[in-house]
Amino acid sequence: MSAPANDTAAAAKPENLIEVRGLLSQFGDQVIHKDLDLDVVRGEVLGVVGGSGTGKTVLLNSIIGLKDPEGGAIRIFGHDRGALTEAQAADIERRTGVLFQQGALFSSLTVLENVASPMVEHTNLPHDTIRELAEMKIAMVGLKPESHHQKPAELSGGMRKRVGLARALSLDPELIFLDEPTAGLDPIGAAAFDDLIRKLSDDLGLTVFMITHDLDSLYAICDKVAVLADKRVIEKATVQELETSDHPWIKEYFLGPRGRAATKAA
Ligand SMILES: Nc1ncnc2c1ncn2[C@@H]1O[C@H](COP(=O)(O)OP(=O)(O)OP(=O)(O)O)[C@@H](O)[C@H]1O
Repeated sequence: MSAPANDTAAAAKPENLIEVRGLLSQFGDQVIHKDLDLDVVRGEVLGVVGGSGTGKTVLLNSIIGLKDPEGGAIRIFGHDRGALTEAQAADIERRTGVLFQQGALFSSLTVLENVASPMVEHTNLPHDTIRELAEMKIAMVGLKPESHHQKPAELSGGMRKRVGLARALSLDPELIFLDEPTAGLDPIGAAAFDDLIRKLSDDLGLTVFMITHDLDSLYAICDKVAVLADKRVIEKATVQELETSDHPWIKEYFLGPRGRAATKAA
């Protein structure tokens, strides 16, 4: 049987882990996205920026399948999100990790249990192996073994983010989604977290979709930046290219006082 036309097209472009086409997102009468297109290429660290309420989190939720679009198409790992078999959905879930804005850790579980939880849910690995793998992930994000038996409430905000990242990496994903990972961190903690994400991407070939308001992160670690405005992605380009954009929001964002400070620091 020959492959459907869409699958043939996806096979010709294996570098795109995510393809969003003509996305329409609504809550009642409120239109959040209209005619939104976006490609995310394997191996890139993509920053996603836009004013508050422009729909960055809604876009993330749509791509990971937490929100059904009102129109358009989303392909992830070459599969049409709207027509996934159960096996394909499970495969996609295994190949992606998500760090939600608030960390979304289980407060009653220890650090080790939180990081192990996706492996417990998605694999049949023996208990000891899961523990060892979870310990490795915890070390990978720079946390000490003393943290293993602590509960989230006992950790600092930066440590909680690291635990969330370790959990997002639990199943060795190819693609991770980060929703404002450096929000609430002090500048030194934020820079350390940026370095960690960049290193993970370089060392593991991770593709990163990162919503951020943090200009320093854009300059420090993003290969490309997608800008949400006017209900769609108006640009996807390097920060240097965006600095020369004529769009009023982009100009204000990159060439306003905070943008200039980040440019100088880069
Ligand atoms: N479950 C929901 N029900 C109704 N409206 C929603 C829902 N989720 C999001 N919205 C609306 O969608 C719009 C986009 O929200 P979203 O959280 O994606 O914005 P954002 O760009 O991530 O903002 P911020 O930068 O402030 O986090 C907002 O107007 C929000 O009120």
